[in-house]
Amino acid sequence: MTIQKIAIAGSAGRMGQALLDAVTQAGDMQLCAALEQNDSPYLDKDSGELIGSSNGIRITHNYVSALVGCHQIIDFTRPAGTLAHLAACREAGVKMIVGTTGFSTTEKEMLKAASKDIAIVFAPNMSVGVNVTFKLLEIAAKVLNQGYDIEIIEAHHRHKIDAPSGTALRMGEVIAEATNRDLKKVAIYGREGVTGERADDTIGFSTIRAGDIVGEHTAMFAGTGERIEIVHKASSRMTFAMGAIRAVRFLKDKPNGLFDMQDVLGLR
Ligand SMILES: NC(=O)C1=CN([C@@H]2O[C@H](COP(=O)(O)OP(=O)(O)OC[C@H]3O[C@@H](n4cnc5c(N)ncnc54)[C@H](OP(=O)(O)O)[C@@H]3O)[C@@H](O)[C@H]2O)C=CC1
Ligand SMILES: O=C(O)C1=N[C@H](C(=O)O)C[C@H](O)C1
Repeated sequence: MTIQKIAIAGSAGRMGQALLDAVTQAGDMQLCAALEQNDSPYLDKDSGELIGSSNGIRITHNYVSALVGCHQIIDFTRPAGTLAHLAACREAGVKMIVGTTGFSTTEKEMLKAASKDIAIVFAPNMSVGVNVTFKLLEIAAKVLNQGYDIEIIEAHHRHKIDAPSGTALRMGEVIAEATNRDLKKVAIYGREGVTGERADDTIGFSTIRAGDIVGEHTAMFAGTGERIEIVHKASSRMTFAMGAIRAVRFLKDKPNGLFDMQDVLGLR
């Protein structure tokens, strides 16, 4: 068994701490580096202290040197951070698990371009449940293509900075593809004032930001006389972290290429 040496970016963040826990518990992985920004109050602290017991890996902002000797990085940070790490990983041949959301189309293209040289799993939601939900949506959307109004509602904690969530947007993409619609043309991101009646093919998005909600997503198909709702509720960030651990195992033998959690879970 080759032990996978793992770097964690944004290691002091909400997901970073769940990932520290998950990597520490994985028998086939070893923490190799814990990264933070250069103004982080956590720099030089033992990363293990964030999860209750020291591990000897000090938090650093020098990702270029820290990545030497790592096989993979798990990155749940911000687009600017992930793209900086991407360039270094491409140079050093380090594989990437990217959970960060909020990328522009151009930025996503940069991930795709780098995947010619390194293997990358990029997914807006790494929980098994959400990825099964994507499959359910595909089936529902194909059957409920006409006569049903489609709305996506998501709720997250008050600290989340991007909206709609990456998961909600992916839900929209899955539904649009299954119903032969172009999401760019049919998406409605919130409504206000005299909006007029709902246009048939639109897909509406609603966003809630409140308290400590981990992540909740509902896709609603509302017809005449009935309504179907497909709902996923995350109650712990460990569900995302455990998905990232599965992604590490999936990437172990991949030399390059861009994958998502549908690939990792064999749902493609
Ligand atoms: N794919 C999935 O399954 C999931 C994805 N996410 C996504 O993961 C990302 C992180 O979420 P969360 O952990 O809640 O956020 P946090 O703000 O708690 O953590 C982000 C971490 O990244 C650091 N960071 C921010 N900017 C940079 C940068 N430019 N370079 C390096 N590090 C940086 C932060 O440092 P500092 O605090 O100093 O700014 C912090 O430590 C979000 O995009 C979120 O949507 C979240 C959960 C699941
Ligand atoms: O920021 C979060 O917390 C989450 N972000 C992801 C998203 O934008 O979809 C996934 C999850 O819902 C938690």
